[in-house]
Order: sequence, then structure tokens, then C-alpha cells
Amino acid sequence: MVRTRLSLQEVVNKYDTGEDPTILENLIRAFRKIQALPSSKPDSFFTIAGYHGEPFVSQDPDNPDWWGGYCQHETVLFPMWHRAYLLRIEEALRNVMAGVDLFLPYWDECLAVGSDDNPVPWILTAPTFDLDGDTSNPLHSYTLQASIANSPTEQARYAKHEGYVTVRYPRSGLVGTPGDIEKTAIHNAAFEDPDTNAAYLNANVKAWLDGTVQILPDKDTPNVPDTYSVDARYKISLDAPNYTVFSNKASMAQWVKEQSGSGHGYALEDGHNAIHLAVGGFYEKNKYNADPIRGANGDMGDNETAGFDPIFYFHHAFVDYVFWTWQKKHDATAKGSIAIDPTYDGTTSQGNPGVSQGHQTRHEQPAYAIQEAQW
Ligand SMILES: N[C@@H](CC1=CC(=O)C(=O)C=C1)C(=O)O
Repeated sequence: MVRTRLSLQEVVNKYDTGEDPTILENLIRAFRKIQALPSSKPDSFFTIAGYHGEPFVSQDPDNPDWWGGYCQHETVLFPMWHRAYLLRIEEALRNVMAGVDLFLPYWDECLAVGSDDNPVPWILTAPTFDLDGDTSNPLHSYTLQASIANSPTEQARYAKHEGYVTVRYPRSGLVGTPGDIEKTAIHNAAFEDPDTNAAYLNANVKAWLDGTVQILPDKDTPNVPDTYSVDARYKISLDAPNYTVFSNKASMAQWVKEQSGSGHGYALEDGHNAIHLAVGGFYEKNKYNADPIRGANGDMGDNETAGFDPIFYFHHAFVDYVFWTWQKKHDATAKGSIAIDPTYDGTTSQGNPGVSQGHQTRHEQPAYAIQEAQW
């Protein structure tokens, strides 16, 4: 059966105009239900969100690059893994809504470019949504039903306790150490009003999309990520000549180098990364500063916790839509029409559960994570 994902803006518009409020209402009901399932249940939001990064599984003591989440970044599996991941949450959303044929809408991230409209649809930022006698909005945030951590031995920078509520730019969600708890409380005290915060978030996402975001390097952290227009980056990625370089940053970087100076290119992963940073914010001393408002460290900004912010799935549904657009443009929609060039960086694993270090990655491989995690 073929299903078509509409954009979230279209779904919201059908609700706002009264043309068809049920698509949005059923989506809200479904998210409420998977978020309410006990965290141990396979279809629970907690279980599925937890595949991406934390809670980390096992450890490889011999591999310093090993990462304990299942998600794939900077490898050719990036688009494929996240495609399978979206299907998994879509399946869970349908399982809890008997008889309703749900799909996951994509947040059309570039729709508002060139207009004064907010880039983030209101349903993602409204703190409440009135439906069925319940005012919670499960797309605004998620409250952790169990604690998460990377490893008990490692610095607990991204560890979060049970009852933690996910946050976005300009707020901070760092509560892993007593020092962070104190700093976060001071930082967040300046950002208490949800409407003002939503305005900050929209302005930040707009600035990243337009390429006007201003991030001032500081003396501890002179590194600022690429701030070139995200809208342009997505569009440029569609010109990537083959799947390998389209799919991820590492392969694209090698391709750009090979173009002997005249090379210019962005992978799908690049624009995607920037939206994570725009929605989450990111500041880590001596690593990098992606914050116009310094100290914003929302969940979307780091790979460990991003999957717990419900906006993640609407963002990735857009990334998947860009992937599909590339496939159509490059005549690569038929089964077997995508090939990987193993001579590129980004085609072997750094090592994470299911894909051991140095393993040649193949596009069939999201299935590893699927089997291992019993998807
Ligand atoms: N770590 C990425 C941003 C990012 C990407 C993700 O895929 C993620 O889940 C969270 C954050 C960067 O520095 O650019």
C-alpha cells in the first residue's frame, strides 16, 4: 500500500481552516498514546527515541570512536538508517490508533523562506493543544519516563533524569552534573515565557535558513559551525552527482577535495545538521559554539538526546523528502538503483551497535540495527 506524507504545514492548514481537522487530531492522539506507553514497551516513544542515541548500549573498550547509539552519521547509511527509523515510529503511531491510517507529516523547512511567516509550524511550539479533554501537546516536548545516560563511567554531560522535559533553543537542557544543573537553572530563568521562546526559536531557524545567523566566536571556543544558508545547502545537495557523496558529510568532503579547488558541494547531512543546531542550540567549550544566545543547549543539538524531542521526527521526515527528491532527480527510485562507491570516506563504520568498526557499510545495513534492536 502506498501512503503519501503531506507536509505538516498542510496538515495544520487543514485543521486551521476546518477543511479536515482529523489528520492533525489523530496525529496528536497517536503521539500522546505512544508517549504514555510504559517505557519498556516496544512501541513506546521512549523505546523508539532511545534507538537513536542514549540510552547507550554496550561498550567497546578497544575503540575510542565507538558510539553507543544506533543512528548512523557521517556514513553512507545516514539517509537509509533514518528512513527505516521513520517507518518504525510511523508503525508505532498506527499500532496505537486502530483503524486510522496515519502518516508522519514532514516539516517543510524551506516553505517560509523569502516570506515573513514563521518557519516552525505553530503545532510544534504551542505548549498546549485542547483535544479530548486533554490540553497536553505531545509535539511540543516529551517528559522522560526513565533516566538516560551514555555510560556510567563517562562524563555525564548529556545524561538526563526521569521526569526531565525536553527543551529547545534558547533554553538549555544540560542537567547531567551539579555544575550544569546550576548553570542551566540560571540560563533558563531568563527564558521562561513559551511565546517569547517560540519567537526566539523561529527567529533562529529563519536566520540559519537564510544564512544570516550571527554567532560570535569567543576566546574559549573560536569554532563556529558552517552557517551558510540552510535553504541553499539543501538545494545544492540535490546536485550531488551520486548517492555516496549526496548521502553524508564525510564522503562529500572527499569529493569536494577531489574537485581540485573548484569543488563545491553539500551533502544531505549538512543542511540536516544545521537544523539540529538551530532548533537545539549547541555550545561546548573548546568544541564549538552554534549559539547566537550563548548557552542554549536544547536536546536537538546533540546526537545523544535529539531523538527525544518530538520535532526530530518532523525534521527527519523533511530530510527523507529531500532524499526522495534527489532520488527522483537522479533516476534512483527503483530498487537496486542506488550504489555505494567504497573508495570514499564515510563507507566504513566507526563502530556502533550492529555495525562494528571498520566494517564496509552497505545500504542494506539499516536492517542490522533493526534486527539487533528487534524493530
Ligand atoms: N552533531 C551535529 C548536529 C546534530 C546532528 C544530528 O544528527 C543530531 O541528532 C543532533 C545534532 C553537528 O554538529 O553538526
